[in-house]
Amino acid sequence: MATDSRKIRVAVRVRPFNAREMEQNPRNIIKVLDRSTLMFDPDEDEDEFFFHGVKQTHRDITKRVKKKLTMEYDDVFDNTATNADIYEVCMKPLVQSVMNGYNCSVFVYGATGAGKTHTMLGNEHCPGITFLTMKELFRQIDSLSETRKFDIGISYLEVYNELVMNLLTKSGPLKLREDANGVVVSGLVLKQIHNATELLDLLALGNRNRTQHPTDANAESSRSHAIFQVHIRMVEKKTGQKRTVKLSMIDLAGSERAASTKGLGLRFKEGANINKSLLALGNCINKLADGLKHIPYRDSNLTRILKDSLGGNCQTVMIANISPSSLTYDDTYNTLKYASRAKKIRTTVRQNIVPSNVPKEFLVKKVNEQAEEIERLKAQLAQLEELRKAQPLTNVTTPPAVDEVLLNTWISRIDSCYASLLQAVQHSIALKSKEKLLNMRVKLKEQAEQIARIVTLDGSQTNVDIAKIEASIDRCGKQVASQQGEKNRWLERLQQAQRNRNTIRQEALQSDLSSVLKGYLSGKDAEIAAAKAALSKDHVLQISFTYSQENKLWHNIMELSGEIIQNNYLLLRSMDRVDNVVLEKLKRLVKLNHRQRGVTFVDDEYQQELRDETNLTDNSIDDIANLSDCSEDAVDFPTTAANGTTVSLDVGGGNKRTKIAEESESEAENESGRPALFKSVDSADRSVFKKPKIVSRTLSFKATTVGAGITRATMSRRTPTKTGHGGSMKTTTTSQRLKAPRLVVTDTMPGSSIGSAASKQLPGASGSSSSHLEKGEDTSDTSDEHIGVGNIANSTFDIGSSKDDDTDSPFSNVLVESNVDPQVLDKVLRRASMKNKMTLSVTKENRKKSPKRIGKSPRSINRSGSRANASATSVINRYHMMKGKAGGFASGSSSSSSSSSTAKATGKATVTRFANNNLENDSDRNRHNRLMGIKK
Ligand SMILES: Nc1ncnc2c1ncn2[C@@H]1O[C@H](COP(=O)(O)OP(=O)(O)OP(=O)(O)O)[C@@H](O)[C@H]1O
Repeated sequence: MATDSRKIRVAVRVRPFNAREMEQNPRNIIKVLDRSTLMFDPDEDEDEFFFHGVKQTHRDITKRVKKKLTMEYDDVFDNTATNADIYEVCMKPLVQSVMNGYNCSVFVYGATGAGKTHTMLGNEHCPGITFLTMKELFRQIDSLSETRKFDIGISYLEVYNELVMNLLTKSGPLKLREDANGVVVSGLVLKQIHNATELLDLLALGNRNRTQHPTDANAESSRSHAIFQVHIRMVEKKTGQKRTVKLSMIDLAGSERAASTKGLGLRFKEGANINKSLLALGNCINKLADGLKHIPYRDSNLTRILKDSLGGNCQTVMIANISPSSLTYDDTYNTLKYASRAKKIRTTVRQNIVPSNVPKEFLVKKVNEQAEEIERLKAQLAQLEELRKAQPLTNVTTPPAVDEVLLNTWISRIDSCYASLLQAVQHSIALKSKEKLLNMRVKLKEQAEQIARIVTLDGSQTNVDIAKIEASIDRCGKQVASQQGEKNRWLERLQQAQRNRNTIRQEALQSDLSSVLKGYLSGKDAEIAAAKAALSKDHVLQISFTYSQENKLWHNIMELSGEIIQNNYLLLRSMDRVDNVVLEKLKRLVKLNHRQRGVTFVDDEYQQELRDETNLTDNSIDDIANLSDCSEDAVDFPTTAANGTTVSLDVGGGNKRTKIAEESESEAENESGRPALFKSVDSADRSVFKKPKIVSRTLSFKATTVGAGITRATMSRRTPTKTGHGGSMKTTTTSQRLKAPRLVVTDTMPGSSIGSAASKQLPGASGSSSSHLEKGEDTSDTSDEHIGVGNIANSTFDIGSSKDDDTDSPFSNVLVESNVDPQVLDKVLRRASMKNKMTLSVTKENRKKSPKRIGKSPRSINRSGSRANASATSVINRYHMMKGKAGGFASGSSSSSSSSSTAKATGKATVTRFANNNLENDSDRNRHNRLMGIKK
């Protein structure tokens, strides 16, 4: 229970002069200096004193010397103060204390007519502090009614001639007794009230019952001490805690001297009793102020009733009312002296909490709960404190207020700009995609046209079919041309939209809202990028679908062709009409079908070559997936499309590449032990379609002299270059790229007949090969590689067919036909005798060395197969046999060379030469002539 030691609060109120006083022109003996200080009996304004017309500097000796007492109180109110002012300063805090459970008391003290009753009760126009206090009391009770239950009872007593009377019932006298709670008025029944109106009605009733008699000093002089008390019992609804408090408002009778009232008889007796009670009050106040233990409360009923208010458990306010008139000089002086004494009185206040009937266990539980709550709150407070320390105040920056109107304006501008950009991007990419797909179809149709020229039964339908294809190509071309204008228009709009976007971006980032707008712009850029990614994905899917359809068509063609070829081959074989030429072609076809590959150098030069070849024009088939020229701005395309295909569309023009990575296939090829033709392209500038490396080599023959005047035919291999041999080579490269984007088929089979056959199937290669031969280019070309063993070793040969006669194996034929250096060939054949499949590969380092050097140290793999050994042994024997007839060999070679030279002139070299070389004996020649319908 909280206790507090407080002094009585003492306020002095100075009333205005009344009419009666004004009539007597009294002197003002009170001068209010400030809100807490006044001067009693101040100096008057000195009138100049003249004697015989001369101003006297000496004072008027007839006048009394002024006391000029400066007195200090808690509050001093001058004659202009209203009851409301008194209430605000003195009573309002007291009401709050009552609601907190403290007993409170206010009493007004002063001489008769000093304004005590005016202060307490007031009038209609100026309600007194009792009314104002009760009003505030009920206001607070109403506000707390949800949490507390209030019971209010009032009593209104008067002490008249030392008799205690009940003003509300006009009954008495009542006796006083003391118990543990203090002084109790026996038989006093509290009037219960429920609102302020009831209270004020009862107050008015009591006032009417109060003893009043006119005196010389006051026409309505109160001749008794009135004690108005409000008893309040408060019960906390939640906890059941009870408090009982008492607010006492005491209007004392006038403390005037009997002389001033000029009372006689009954009035004199009243005055004597009043003085007696007030004298007792004065004594109590003096002793309380001196801190004495014994206080003579029992000297009067007034002091008994005021015991609590003066020295007990109560917050007390004393309002001393005084008149400023010099007519009441002594009464005012006494009042001020009493007030000064009362100022020293200390009271001890405590909350009047009534012990409740709540079980002890409940209270213990409540205490424990509150203790836990306190611990929890302490922990939270500690955490918050740590956080505050960890985060310096400098980092706690309050975000600046954003001008919403300005922000909305910016956002609408940006939205509009990006909407235009998005529209332009969508149209541009769509048109570009359409153009690319049309170009792709044109290329495929051109390829189909070329195939149609080759594959025909008797040529009768060729022209009709080709005409249809050409018409279709023309239609595609017209579509491309027709949309060109629209595409350019949208590209211009796209560029304009990009410029607008860049402008607004710069302005936004320089504005006051740059920090907010930066994020918004990034979001808009992401939207554009997402739209582009979606369009690119659609484009790639269409390409993929078209290729898929084309692939199916080729599959059907090959399936049907294979069936026809096999049937025809079996038919010819049954008729014993399969000659070597046909057999070679069939074997070549089978090998091609088996995806057999030649040697490919995987080095920087190769990569450069790859890049050169893929440096294509905008409409090439390889550039078909590249839409980057629709995204020249800074918005990048995503690197991964939704279908898992990696798409890299770089920014900035038509020479950027699209990459479709097919890692799994490349890895599978590498694992098979074959050369890694396509290493994974990891750099941006290699982001191209993976394309076959086609090493198209042409063969040429010339007669050379090998020591001792022996002339023999030598074969040189030439790797065509794109730039050195006219437009035909470019055509070849582009066309071959179309054929098998994933397959690497190296035309490395030595032998012009095979090259010729291949050239018929590969129009581009045919062009380059035939033109080379027909032009009869000199094999001394510096770019050529001489065919020695090293060059032959650059190929992989598969000696496979079990049906082949040993002497007819292509391997042996090639070696014999090549007429290589006998010593070198001897070594090679020795090694070959142990091999079924011999693969001679050339590393990057060896490639730079001379062919002879390479030939001396071939690397071999796959050594097994007795049948192949027999085949190789047969070849060696045949070689030695031929070597033994050197003259004939040389003659044959010369003949070949001669024939070749003749063929160059006539353009029929290829077939003739191979016919001569392969038909070494009469039986072969006869069989060949029979099959070919040649008659001797
Ligand atoms: N501050 C004031 N302003 C205006 N009039 C006042 C003021 N104080 C007192 N009066 C007037 O002075 C007269 C006497 O006042 P009041 O009755 O309050 O004196 P009192 O101290 O109660 O006297 P008593 O002890 O005889 O009852 C009343 O007519 C009252 O209206």
